Amino acid sequence: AKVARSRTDLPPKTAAPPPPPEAKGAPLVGVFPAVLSRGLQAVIREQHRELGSVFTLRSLGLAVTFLVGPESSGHFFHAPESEIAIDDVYKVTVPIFGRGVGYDVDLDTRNEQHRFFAKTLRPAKLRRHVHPMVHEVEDFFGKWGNSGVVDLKEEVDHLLMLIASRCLLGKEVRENMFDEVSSLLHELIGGLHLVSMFFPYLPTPAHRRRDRARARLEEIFSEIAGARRGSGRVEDDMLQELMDSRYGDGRATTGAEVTGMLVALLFAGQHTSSTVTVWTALRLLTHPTHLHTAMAEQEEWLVGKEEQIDYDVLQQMGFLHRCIKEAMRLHPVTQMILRRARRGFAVRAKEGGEYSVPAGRLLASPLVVNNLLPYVYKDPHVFDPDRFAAGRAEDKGGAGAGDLAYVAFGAGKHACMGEGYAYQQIKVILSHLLRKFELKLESPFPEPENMLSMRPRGEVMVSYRRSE
Ligand code: HEM
Repeated sequence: AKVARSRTDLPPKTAAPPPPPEAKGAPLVGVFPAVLSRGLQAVIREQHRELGSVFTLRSLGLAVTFLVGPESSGHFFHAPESEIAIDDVYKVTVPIFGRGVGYDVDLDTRNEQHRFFAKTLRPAKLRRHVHPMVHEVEDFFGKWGNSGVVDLKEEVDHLLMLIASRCLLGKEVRENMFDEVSSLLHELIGGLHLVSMFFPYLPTPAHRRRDRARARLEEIFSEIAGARRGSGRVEDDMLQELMDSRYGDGRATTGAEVTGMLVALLFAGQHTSSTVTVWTALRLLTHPTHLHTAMAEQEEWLVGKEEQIDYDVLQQMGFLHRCIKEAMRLHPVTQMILRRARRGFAVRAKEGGEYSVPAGRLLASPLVVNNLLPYVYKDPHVFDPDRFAAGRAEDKGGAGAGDLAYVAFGAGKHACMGEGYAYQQIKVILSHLLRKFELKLESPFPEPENMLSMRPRGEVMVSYRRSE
């Protein structure tokens, strides 16, 4: 006979950990008024201080769980795609990159396309870009006068576009259609507004311009690829690499895919590199001691032997490297990295508590807080490039931090693939400026642009004089 089991007969159920603590906010709007009045960064910092390293902010019906610091970020950065999804938060790029690439394709195809990126951005390939980069930089600054005042932000944007058109897009673009392609890319990326995040296909004028620009770019790159194939001409640029890439089943990349991948690389690499170059210059120009150390390093490696500049010499510029890395710590290119939890998971906070995060929850790793944690970085607000030098190595974050103490380039599965390329082009530019010019910051030290963009706000006016 069946005996009904009383509740106490059942095996003890381990209670699920509670949800993460939540910031207090007004009904419905949540922390929105606080974000409007004090700014998102300030609100995240306050809540981190109050609630610890794992907490949830709600605003206008949206809940975001923040995971601060290396201790709470392991699952966020290292879990497989089946647990933590990236495609959801980057879907907004589909109309920009186009169909058939990136977040429009299934995971296997995307992984194959990432393999093409990895191949084209590996050190053996980067070496070949040093001379074209140096050539563009010398040519560009050669056109400056003996002295003058410039908006460094605008100058660096333009120079990086020249470098990209030579190293990525190919000499056909660099030599014959630089202006057209630059303005098409401007329209394409300029088509990304707040409204695009929610309604990417709404027929607004900006979205229409974006779609026309995307179609014209595909025409241009398909034509160039066709002409190269037709004549058997092979060039040393990323366009060629992507044209010659093959999927696992032997299929060649199409013109649409090559265009999409080039746009994706520009999208990932242009504004980011420009932002970091300008912040590094700003920090050096406001820290004379570090500026002198950086200039002395250039003297050691290059003054009077400029023709020797190559990949290995750039690698040796340790102090300049640390200055760029430190500028990125203080001025990350994005406030936060986002993901979506595909499945619920438990996370332990640095303070010790354990919390359950539900499936479907939007997750954020706030670089603006991670990069300033006082138990990882000594005097975190100070620009101190040598915090990364051997002996101190604060970016290693001590035992257990793994690769998660310094996440300016992301970490884990989706860590930046262009880190080497970015350092290379930024170093080529700054190395030239340090050797050839005396610079002075004329405008006030800027704030970041706004909640979405961490670029320096407004003009960055710098006066220059050619060095003796
Ligand atoms: C200083 C400049 C740069 C910074 C600070 C930077 C930063 C980042 C960050 C934080 C991510 C991770 C995004 C995430 O996890 O959601 C990322 C991903 C990526 N970056 Fe960069 N990036 C820079 C330059 C570049 C350049 C020059 C390229 C290529 C030419 C590039 C290509 C990529 C790609 C392809 C990914 C996606 C990796 C993936 O999803 O698996 N980046 N970058």
